[in-house]
Amino acid sequence: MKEGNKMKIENLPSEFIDARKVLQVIEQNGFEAYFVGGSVRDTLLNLPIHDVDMATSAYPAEIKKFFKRTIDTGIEHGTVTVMFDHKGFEITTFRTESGYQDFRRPDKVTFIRSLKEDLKRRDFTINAFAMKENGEVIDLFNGMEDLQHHLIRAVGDANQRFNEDALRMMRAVRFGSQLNFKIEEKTFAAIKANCQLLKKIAIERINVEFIKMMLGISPSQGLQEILGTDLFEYVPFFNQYLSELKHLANLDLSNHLTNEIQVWSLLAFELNLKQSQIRKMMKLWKCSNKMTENVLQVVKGIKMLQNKQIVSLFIYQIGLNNLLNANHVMEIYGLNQGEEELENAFNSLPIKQKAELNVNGGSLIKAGFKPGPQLGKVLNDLELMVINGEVENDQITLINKAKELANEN
Ligand SMILES: Nc1ccn([C@@H]2O[C@H](COP(=O)(O)OP(=O)(O)OP(=O)(O)O)[C@@H](O)[C@H]2O)c(=O)n1
Ligand SMILES: [Mg+2]
Repeated sequence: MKEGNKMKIENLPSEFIDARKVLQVIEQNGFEAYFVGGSVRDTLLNLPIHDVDMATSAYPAEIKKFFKRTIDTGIEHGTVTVMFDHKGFEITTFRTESGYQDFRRPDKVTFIRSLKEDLKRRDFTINAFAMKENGEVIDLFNGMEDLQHHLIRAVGDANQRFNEDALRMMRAVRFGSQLNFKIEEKTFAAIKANCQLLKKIAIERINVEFIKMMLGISPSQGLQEILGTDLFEYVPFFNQYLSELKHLANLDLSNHLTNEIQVWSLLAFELNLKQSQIRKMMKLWKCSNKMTENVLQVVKGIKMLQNKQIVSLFIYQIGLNNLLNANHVMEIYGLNQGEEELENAFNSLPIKQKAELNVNGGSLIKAGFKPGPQLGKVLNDLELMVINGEVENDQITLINKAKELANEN
């Protein structure tokens, strides 16, 4: 194996500047310390950095001696938070993992002194770089070549990597979409061979990867890989919808979706789901109730846009945000309206929420109404009439109308 293609990054992004002092302190104490993981990958790709992970040959007990204040964040896995210049930095001791009887966590973590052994158990070559505090990049698994060829390749034996942590199969697809990289052939074959291991993984974690994939640059490619590797059989709900998913995977979705609500709404639309099925899908995927309610509104908006008609009551119920979400999804099909047009339609609604109605239970009771279910019905009718422009939102007019309505019943 080629040992270390030398490469140095001259101007480290600002996210590294404070953290490098922590690495320097550890080095001054005679140990190795590096930036690792996604931050190095993203720096090499000139992409924005989220979190800066660091790894060291020093054991947690040693790290705790080098700094005045530390927090035992995940000490059993070797992670300590170092407080430095009033900021916290997570640093993890080099380790190997063994066991993995449950296909998601190691049974045993062993602290080690060797960087190479630590990098060896990582998921993909582009995630297995290390970078010194001076910007020197260490590439023991030809990650640079894969970066240049736009490939997601498992480190070492792909089967082994996916048996250690089955979520990595979804991560491969996710990184593929986020970076617009292809999954390398053997790695792809190993996903196909091991896809059933995904059953062992908590849905919440699969959900996170799936959404990141759909919000990436190439979700169509990601969907094709989920289908092509058979992973779709082991994610919730999807296995009954093969032809619909194929259709979805053939749409041009490049860099289009901008939030999770849009992702589920597009799926609901493409899978042609009824309300109850949308609820079922989202429950199986462990989405929050709030997310589900939003998606139900967006789907209503989608139907409205499909009919090329703006209905006051609908846009009132859907709300501006979800109306715009619906419009964004319909852009995929060229069935969207101008955003400004929709904003104007919403802004010219007589009221935008129930609280803006110039009567409520209290004011009607003051005007002589009895509390009870009939009062609620009268209020709903008034709300509807105001939205439809049939009655003005003025207290006296509304009370008179309320009396009329009560007499009719
Ligand atoms: N199942 C996993 C999760 C993580 N890692 C390793 O831990 C690093 C950090 O993990 P994480 O923060 O989840 O991923 P990033 O690569 O940093 O990507 P992101 O930009 O999404 O944070 C990865 O780069 C990889 O080296 C791994 O080998 N296997
Ligand atoms: Mg990360």
